[in-house]
Amino acid sequence: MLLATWQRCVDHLRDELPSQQFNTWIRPLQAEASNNGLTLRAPNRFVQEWVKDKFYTRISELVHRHTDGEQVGIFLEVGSRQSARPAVVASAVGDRVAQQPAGQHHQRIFEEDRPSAASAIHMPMSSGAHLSLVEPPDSGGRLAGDALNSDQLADSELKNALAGKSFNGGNQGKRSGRNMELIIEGKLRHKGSLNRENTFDNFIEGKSNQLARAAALQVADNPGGAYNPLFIYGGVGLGKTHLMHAIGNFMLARKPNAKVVYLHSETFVATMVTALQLNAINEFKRYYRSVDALLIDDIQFFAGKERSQEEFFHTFNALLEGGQQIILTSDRYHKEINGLEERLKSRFGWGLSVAVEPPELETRAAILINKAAQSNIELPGDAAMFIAQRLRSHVRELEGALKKVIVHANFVGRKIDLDLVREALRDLFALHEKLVSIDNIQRSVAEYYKIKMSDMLSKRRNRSVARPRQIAMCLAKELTNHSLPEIGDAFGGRDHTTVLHACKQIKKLRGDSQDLAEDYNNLLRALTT
Ligand SMILES: Nc1ncnc2c1ncn2[C@@H]1O[C@H](COP(=O)(O)OP(=O)(O)OP(=O)(O)O)[C@@H](O)[C@H]1O
Repeated sequence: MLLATWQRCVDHLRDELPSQQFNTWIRPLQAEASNNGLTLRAPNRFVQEWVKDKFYTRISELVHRHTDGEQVGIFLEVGSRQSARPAVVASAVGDRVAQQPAGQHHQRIFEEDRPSAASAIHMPMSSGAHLSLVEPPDSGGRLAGDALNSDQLADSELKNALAGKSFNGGNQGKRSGRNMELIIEGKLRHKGSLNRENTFDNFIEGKSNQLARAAALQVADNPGGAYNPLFIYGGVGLGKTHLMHAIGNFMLARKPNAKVVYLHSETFVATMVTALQLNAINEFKRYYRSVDALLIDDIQFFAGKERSQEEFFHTFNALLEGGQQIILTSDRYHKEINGLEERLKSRFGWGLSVAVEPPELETRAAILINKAAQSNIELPGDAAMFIAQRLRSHVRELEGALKKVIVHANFVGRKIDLDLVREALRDLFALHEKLVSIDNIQRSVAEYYKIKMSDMLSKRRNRSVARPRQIAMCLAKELTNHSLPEIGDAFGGRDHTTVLHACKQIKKLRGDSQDLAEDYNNLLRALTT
């Protein structure tokens, strides 16, 4: 019953909050109902405190509303459901919180999940119950690092490695860059070091990345502390790798001798395969376990690579136990990485998980101006806006466009202004017109009507979101080659008849309402010019 109530609160919060905030703070909360009330478990103290400060009042209001005013205690703890033990007993107002030593669970630490709570504070709440804040004890646990044999390696992993295929793929090339170093220790060559150009100073902050940046700064300031691992996730080209390097650079600026190792997950796999071939797996283990911070990019590439996951699992445990910082990026939330072992998924959530979202218009323009300034080029505001309005999906695309503009300006020997930008990017924008995507349409419509992108996919039916959603469906039908079922799918798995109905409805309304017709035409123009 209480769990159903919590689910309703979650639905409310999903609608109310920007998706990034929802994903970072509300989504990781695990609910548990008991006679005492509702216990919400946060993955770490950072999330717990943030939820307490920013969302607690709203959560209690919603719980209150959905239980028809019944007095329900809401407890906010650190931990996860699997590991939850009755470590905290909270009763009536003003009671102290009883604690149970966590030591008895240590044996399970690396088999199951985090140990249970060891220290707690609590505070009275308006509803008459009280809020408990529980901190996990220092982790302890056993380290199991069995060596692997090359014949244990999954066939495809080995074949790919030997063929040098996926390991030298696009992503890795992109990251190798001019700052890559080759460290040779014993038989192994360890590729990968920090890109010194990616710092906090040149990372432009906006609503879309504010939380991720704040979390990254916290970790940089206190590596190996409470937020270990730091898991940064989000779509392509949104600055995850940049933030990861920024943390490493910050650590090195403070402590130049720190051993900060950055690598793409595929490089980890490739090096491990080489180590197995050269009979140097112990050297491999020693190297990765000796770091102060291990930064692994695009961890989703571990999916389906069982032996690599096994090895990483042991490295992960060893680092965490040694208080060394782990930073991971992924294109999706850890629980959503298919083909990743459950024990890794759960560990990735032990620290802090933060999302980066596509930057909003002003941030996109600011990034362009800043990137131009880094090359000592002045990009006028209207020219930056012009590009930012048309390229909405990710920052790498903006960088590409800026490079084209700079090359064109050098070629024709003119100063960069709006006309020059138009000229330089004519082909790119023409291509975009042809390639207008459903995602782009959804974003534009959401931006236009000032609703959340998540509303495009949500089940909410209020007119304020349902109408823009119908307009977006109709535009998708008009501007793309996608079929009705594909469009329905892209709008939160709706049926093709819903799309058809939306198109008919909007067609009729465009005839009936001048305002709506104007909105529709504005959007059409913005998406196609
Ligand atoms: N907020 C920002 N401020 C300045 N530069 C940014 C910002 N976000 C991204 N960039 C730049 O955009 C480019 C792509 O970013 P990055 O490589 O970090 O993306 P990513 O999220 O790791 O993508 P992928 O998933 O493809 O690995 C980099 O050059 C980075 O410096």
